[in-house]
Amino acid sequence: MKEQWCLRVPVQDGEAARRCAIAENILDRTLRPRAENGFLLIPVLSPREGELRAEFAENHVIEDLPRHEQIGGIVVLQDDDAAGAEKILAARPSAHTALFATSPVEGEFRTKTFRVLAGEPTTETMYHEYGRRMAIDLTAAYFSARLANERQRILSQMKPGEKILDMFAGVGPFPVMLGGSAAFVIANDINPGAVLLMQKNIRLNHLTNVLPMLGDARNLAEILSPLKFDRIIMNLPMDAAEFLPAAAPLAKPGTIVHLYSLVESEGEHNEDIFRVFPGAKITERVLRSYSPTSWHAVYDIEVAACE
Ligand SMILES: C[S@@+](CC[C@H](N)C(=O)[O-])C[C@H]1O[C@@H](n2cnc3c(N)ncnc32)[C@H](O)[C@@H]1O
Repeated sequence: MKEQWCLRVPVQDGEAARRCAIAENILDRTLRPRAENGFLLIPVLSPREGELRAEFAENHVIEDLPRHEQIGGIVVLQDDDAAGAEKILAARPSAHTALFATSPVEGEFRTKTFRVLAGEPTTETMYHEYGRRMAIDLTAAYFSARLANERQRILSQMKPGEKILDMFAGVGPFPVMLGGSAAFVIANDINPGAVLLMQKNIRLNHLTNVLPMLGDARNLAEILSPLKFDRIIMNLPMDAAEFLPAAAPLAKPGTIVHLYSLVESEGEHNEDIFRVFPGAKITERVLRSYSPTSWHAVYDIEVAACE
């Protein structure tokens, strides 16, 4: 048996989903899709939230590879396995480099350090997501492909002409995906390396309404007031709730705040939210499990009218 991330779609939608996975460069060609209770499980390379892990029996394994995640042309192995890295690169024509993370996500910039296990000695790559492309440097700035579906969810909720603020924008995945449908996006990050890549990604995608900013999110209200936003994205999962007071002056009745956080119990941040946004409507969704006792959640907070 081999475990892999997969898309789970009704059998009749299987071929369309498989084609999408090919277009997105995320189809895992070392495993054959398999059917289960009227659904097709299509193995994919990089986990996105909402995707599940499933077991594939020996007869579905075309080639057995060590566990890894692919971001553009880079594969990141779970284990320090140079031989396995060579094997993965041989099996994945789209990958040029295999890395092993030598640190956890750390520091204010939320970056990791890596060692090259095989292939080109680089941590830079080009990543494609739903028709957009982004330059990534895994040592210079945080990036994860896992929120790709979440970005699509937000895009599908947007109304024409929204003003959007991303307080912790990194290399700009939310601004790049949402920019085309917004009036404008202000995209802030404290890491100069992330902002440089974000500027490049804005240009790569011909966006003229995304404004990158370098700074501490704590100071945004001072700089941006009296501007008010229709949507505020807060993706700093370890500490985002701490920044709710910094977001408050930039919100108005009806603003939607998307607060991403690692939590250990349902409703963990409700008190923090109500303190800053009294009467807000909160919808909490689980994105994925993070450890046996914690998970990655998003709180959609609709700011209430003042009484
Ligand atoms: C988890 S990453 C998310 C990046 C991006 N939103 C994404 O989805 O890839 C959090 C980002 O917040 C930035 N950050 C951390 N503290 C900050 C602060 N006080 N003000 C602004 N940005 C900050 C880090 O540099 C990092 O790029």
